[in-house]
Formats: sequence, structure tokens, C-alpha cells
Amino acid sequence: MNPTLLHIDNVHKTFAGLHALSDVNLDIREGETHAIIGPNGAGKSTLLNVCVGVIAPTKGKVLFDGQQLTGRRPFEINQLGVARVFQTPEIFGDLTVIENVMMAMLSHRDGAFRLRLLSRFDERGQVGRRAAKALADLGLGDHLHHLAGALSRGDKRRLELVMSLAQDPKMLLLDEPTAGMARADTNTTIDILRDIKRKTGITIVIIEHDMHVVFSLADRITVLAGGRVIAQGVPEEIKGNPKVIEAYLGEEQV
Ligand SMILES: Nc1ncnc2c1ncn2[C@@H]1O[C@H](COP(=O)(O)OP(=O)(O)OP(=O)(O)O)[C@@H](O)[C@H]1O
Repeated sequence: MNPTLLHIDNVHKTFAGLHALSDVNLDIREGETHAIIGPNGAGKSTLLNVCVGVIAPTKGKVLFDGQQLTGRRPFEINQLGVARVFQTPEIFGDLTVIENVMMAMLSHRDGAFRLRLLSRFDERGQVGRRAAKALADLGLGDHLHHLAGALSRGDKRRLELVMSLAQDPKMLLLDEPTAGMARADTNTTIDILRDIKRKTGITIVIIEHDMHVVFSLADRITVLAGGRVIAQGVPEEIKGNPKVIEAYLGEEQV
């Protein structure tokens, strides 16, 4: 069994009396793809936000690679090697695709505060060549000089993935990476994530509603309902688990 990379220890979060998370314990192992699923309002986004420092837990702590994350600010957590890909792509629409990636690479290398933007965007330099290759690897090689804001929704998500990987993270947190995509785009995203996994061995945590995506990618699954972990295991253990089916009644079938 691989060692634990992310350790969520007895995390609790209340919002004005509402228990969004209660006693959540979860270990993410190095190199696994771990899906966190659950019906609407289960606490998935809150848990992800606690992990990346956007929300402070009311109780409990999170450790990453042996270091305490709780109390650190999001950019510090990012620098420790945790990259989050948002549901809504966080890209600079007025810059070109390759400029977006170069900026992610330069800000990782130099720190965002030292980044002198346009003067450094030399695409013929080493960073430019790396950015072009990273984009080509994820199927965006034909879009290098297009404005990022003009990309299709699926391509924007792919660009954000390239930007996250440019920071060379140890763990990737994906928040509904296929939300709103057509089936063909969803399948392309599944293939891309599998390819990233095969090439880098990176640890992936994925929140996803689409069970096709979950069962295509996950090595293990944790199910949240009402802010609590109600089931955990490999996909075969989760499929058909009566507690999980009950939690999803009235929603999609597992
Ligand atoms: N900032 C907030 N203030 C108050 N309540 C919140 C806040 N964020 C989340 N909640 C509540 O906490 C509970 C868990 O929400 P959360 O968004 O984590 O669930 P989720 O599993 O991600 O749901 P979905 O799948 O619908 O995105 C919900 O009842 C939600 O209304």
C-alpha cells in the first residue's frame, strides 16, 4: 500500500449552526486517483476548500506530505505542491493560450510577486518551448496563439489543467472537471487524465457528479452525505452499496 500523501483528520465545519462537515477522516494515498462523491449539499466542495486553505475548519486538521496545511494561506498550500483546478476555469481571457501557460510556469519559478509580465513572454526561450510542448501534449497545440477567452469550454478546462501541471504539483485537486461538457468532451477529458496519470504518476483527488467519469478514473472512492463519510472503498465496493444508493435516492443512480 502506498504511503498517505493527504491526511484529513477529524475535520468538522459548521456554517452558522449548519454542520457542513462532521468528523471527516480521509487518507489519500500517494499516486492514487481518489474520487469524492455524494449528493448535492453533501460537503464535497467544503472539504476541498478546507484542503486548499480557502475555508478554515471549525475543528480538526489536514496534513499534506507530513506538513500541516490548516492555518496556511491558499498560495502557501499551492507552493507545497497542491494544485486545484476549479469548476470555472481561472484563466486570463485577454492573453493568448501560450502566454497563460508561460505565466503559470514563470510564477511558479519566480513567485508571482517577481513576475514582470509581458517583458518575459519570449516564446522562443526555454519557458516558451516547455509551454508549447505542454500544450501540445494535452491537445492544444493548434491554439497556442489564440486568445484564451475565445476557447471552447472544454478547451478552457484543458488549458487550466496545463497551467496547473506547469506548477509541477504533487497532488491535483479537480473540482468537477467535466461539468457542463458534452459526452465526447467528457470522454476526451477522461483520456487526458488517464494519460497524465500514466506519464506523471501524480496523485489526483476528483470531485465529480458524473458516475461514468468516477468509475472510469477512480482507484478508490469516498462517499459523503450530510457532511459525513458514509462509505469508502474501491469502485466495486461502492457500486451497489445500500447506504450509497439510499443517499442518492431521488438523484442519479450509482
Ligand atoms: N459559505 C457557506 N455559508 C453557508 N453555508 C454553506 C457555505 N458553503 C456551503 N454551505 C452549506 O454547506 C453544505 C455543504 O455544501 P457543499 O457546497 O460543500 O456541498 P457539495 O457536496 O459540494 O454540493 P454540490 O454537489 O451541490 O456542489 C450545504 O448545505 C451548503 O448549503
